[in-house]
Amino acid sequence: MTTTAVLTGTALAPALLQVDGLTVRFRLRDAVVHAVTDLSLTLHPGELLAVVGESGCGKSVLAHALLGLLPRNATITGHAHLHPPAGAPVDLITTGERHLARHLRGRAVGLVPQSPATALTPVRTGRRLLEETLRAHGHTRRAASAAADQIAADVGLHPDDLDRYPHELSGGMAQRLATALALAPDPPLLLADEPTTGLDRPLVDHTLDLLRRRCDTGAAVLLITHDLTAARRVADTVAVMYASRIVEHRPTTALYDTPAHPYTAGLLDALPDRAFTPVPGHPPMLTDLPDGCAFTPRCPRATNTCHTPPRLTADSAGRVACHHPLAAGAPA
Ligand SMILES: Nc1ncnc2c1ncn2[C@@H]1O[C@H](COP(=O)(O)OP(=O)(O)OP(=O)(O)O)[C@@H](O)[C@H]1O
Ligand code: NI
Repeated sequence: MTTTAVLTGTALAPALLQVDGLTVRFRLRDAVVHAVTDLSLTLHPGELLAVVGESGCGKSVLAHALLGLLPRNATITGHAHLHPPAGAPVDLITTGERHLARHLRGRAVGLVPQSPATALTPVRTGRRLLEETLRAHGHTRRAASAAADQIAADVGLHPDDLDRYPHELSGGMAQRLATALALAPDPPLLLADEPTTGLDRPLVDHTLDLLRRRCDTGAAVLLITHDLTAARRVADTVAVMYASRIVEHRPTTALYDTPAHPYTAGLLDALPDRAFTPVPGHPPMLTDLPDGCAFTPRCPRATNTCHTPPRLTADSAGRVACHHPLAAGAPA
């Protein structure tokens, strides 16, 4: 497969997830939040895709849209076709809540939520939560007990930690329990929203490697992270979001070595082992986006042309939405 084929999903290998034109708006009393705009991506079995971008750019809303977890003030358009290895293809956006709840959420598409402490049921111990999840997905009582200890060990929890209630866990332990709960049903697609928050570096790497191994055995992972070093460590491809849109998406090495979008180059320049210079300025309000490229006010390469919207176009090296991309092959 060519790079373009991998990124655009035009290859013959069947995609596990194909998102087309996904758009999410939130209605507020006197404004509309443009949280996700015309987002398309393809994820293949075995692929780890990292979605990166500054706080508030729409990463978590993307994950929640795929799971039917958005609040009532949200309007969603577009499609997200899931082709599970077992079972019929389904559009996660148009299918009903009943089907999502019974057959898809947790089972076909797992979620490691961004704030696990609030997502965990307070009146059950970690062991009980984990064993219930395992039994709901076909384990016998006995098998569930052994599997719970195994999964706890996989995520770096001591078996004794499982006997605590969620409020007795540190943030990092709650994070690991949430990861264990998402992994327990062995979903073919896992959405991991900042799964390494609150973990120290060895556990960060341990968790990342666990996600990587899932892909190496055929699952697909969409990893949402602020941490570009983490993305680089494990991702096959990286999608950079800015102000609700994907602005660049390419294989990891190419993105880090030769970014095409000035925003990607800016994010990389902010890394401590590079120039350590933050991107100047702030992201725009999603209630008041400009007509053209939303990065224009912060962009060193902007011209008048940038007041017209750039299209996300694919070339042999990936996808980029910029009127003045950095030359491919130029050093970052
Ligand atoms: N229920 C809601 N109503 C209105 N706006 C919302 C709602 N949920 C999210 N938003 C807005 O949608 C935008 C995208 O939010 P999202 O949580 O996806 O950001 P994010 O990229 O995950 O950020 P972070 O890295 O901080 O987690 C933000 O501007 C946020 O304020
Ligand atoms: Ni988020």
